[in-house]
Amino acid sequence: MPSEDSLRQKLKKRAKHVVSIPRNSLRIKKDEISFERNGVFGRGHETEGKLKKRVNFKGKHLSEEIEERGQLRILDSSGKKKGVYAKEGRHKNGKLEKGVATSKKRTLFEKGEKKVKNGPVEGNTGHRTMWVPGKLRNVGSNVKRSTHTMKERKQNVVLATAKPKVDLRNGLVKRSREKKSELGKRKSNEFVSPSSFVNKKARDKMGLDHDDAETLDERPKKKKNVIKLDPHDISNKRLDDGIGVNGGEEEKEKEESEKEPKMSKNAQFRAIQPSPSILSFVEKNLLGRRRTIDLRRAGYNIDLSAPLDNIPFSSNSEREKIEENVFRNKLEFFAAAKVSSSFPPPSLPEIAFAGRSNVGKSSLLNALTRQWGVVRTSEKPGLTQTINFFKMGTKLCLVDLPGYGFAYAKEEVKDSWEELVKEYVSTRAGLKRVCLLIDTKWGMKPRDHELIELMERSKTKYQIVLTKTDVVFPIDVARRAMQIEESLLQNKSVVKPLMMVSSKSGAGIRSMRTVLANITRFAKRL
Ligand SMILES: Nc1nc2c(ncn2[C@@H]2O[C@H](COP(=O)(O)OP(=O)(O)OP(=O)(O)O)[C@@H](O)[C@H]2O)c(=O)[nH]1
Ligand SMILES: [Mg+2]
Repeated sequence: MPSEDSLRQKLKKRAKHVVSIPRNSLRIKKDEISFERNGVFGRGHETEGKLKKRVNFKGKHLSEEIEERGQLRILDSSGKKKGVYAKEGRHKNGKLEKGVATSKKRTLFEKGEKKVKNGPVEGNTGHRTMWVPGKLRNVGSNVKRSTHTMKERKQNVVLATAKPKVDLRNGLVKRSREKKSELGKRKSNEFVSPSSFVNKKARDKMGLDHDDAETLDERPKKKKNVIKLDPHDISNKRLDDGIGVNGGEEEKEKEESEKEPKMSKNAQFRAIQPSPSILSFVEKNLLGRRRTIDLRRAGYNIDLSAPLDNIPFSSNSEREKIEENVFRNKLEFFAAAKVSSSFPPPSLPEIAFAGRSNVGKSSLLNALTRQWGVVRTSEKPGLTQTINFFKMGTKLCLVDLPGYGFAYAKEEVKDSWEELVKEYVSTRAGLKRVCLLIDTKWGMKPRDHELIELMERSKTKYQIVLTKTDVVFPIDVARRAMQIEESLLQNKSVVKPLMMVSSKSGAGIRSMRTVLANITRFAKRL
């Protein structure tokens, strides 16, 4: 059987050349480490590397292709290859070590440390890693990442001209030192960078850390030049500022007068405060608008047609006194004059009643004498067109003057009346008193002032009488009296006190009678 033996030997020799290890893949151990074509090296999740192992038909390593993080490295079967794998714990002497697993983090740390020793960092570490002196920090949160990004932006802005040094071991430390020194230089050189416009709020919004904020706040704040002026010091004022000795006060008065709006006449009248004496007189004589019942309770006879004996509050002695002295005499009309030449000769003391048309002159004569029908009255202004003379016995002459101002008459006629009145009050001998009647509601008018001026010049005694007091409120009667008295304070021919009457209600009539009787009593007979 030599032929059989020789054949078996030949077959054995050939079998030695048959591949004992699969050519395309080698599985070392299930679940531990596997080599696959384009497969994952190690435990799939622990590494990203890809290994291709090439062996010859005898099972020896020809080369290893390791694809790590997108880089392909070809490692031969030399000692270098062994060293690398030994450090990674995957190969010892070119063989894979059973049960040894490595983590990606550790791998990266070791790689990073090695690369720091040898030079600048290579590869794409991305934003997930940043270098801190002496160690590697894994920065995972987006907030810190953005902070780091803003820091870098800030540095780029501030140190726009500075070239960062490449020493990564203390790289960032040097950068921050350089930044501070650059800021100091900027203070001295007054270098203005765009960062000077970043305020604190903006910095907070951007998320700058405290150190950076402090660094920026270290810049000196500009002092505002505030000049404090003494308001009482006028040394720095110019002359044409209008400041004199009393300049300030005058200006103040002007400003105050300009500020205060001009009050209307009505408002000015409402602002008048009557004196207590006037107010008490108004109340005592029931002047002003009153209820009829109040007047009757007070004893007033509102029917002006009543006889003189019916004067309220008059005792028999008083009535006799009045009748004896003046008003008990019969009232008689004895003369009318349109011109001065028609005036009757002055034989008796005269009391004249002057005033605007329709003010109530004729009505007042009737109220005083209670002799109705002797003096004519009318609602129509301008009824009395001549100077009418009335006798009260042999003691007194009452004169009814034509009114001035508005009247239903021609202008020439009215002018002639006015001139006649002016001539009478200024030249009439025996004229003891002019009763100037003023409507309480309307007050004094320019024609009234004209007549007053005339009487002042001629030194004719006149007394103001407010009429129709029953149409206004008592307070307004008092205000009008106060207003007129104040306006005539400087006048010398005016006789006080001012009288207030109502021919309709009889208020104030008795007081006026007393005044007129006294005039008659003390008047010298001509
Ligand atoms: N409410 C009221 N009306 C009066 C008062 N006195 C007069 N009157 C009225 O006023 C109007 C005019 O009265 P007169 O006495 O004619 O007036 P006058 O001043 O003589 O007028 P002339 O003769 O035109 O100048 C009349 O209608 C009177 O009734 C009064 O005290 N109260
Ligand atoms: Mg009249």
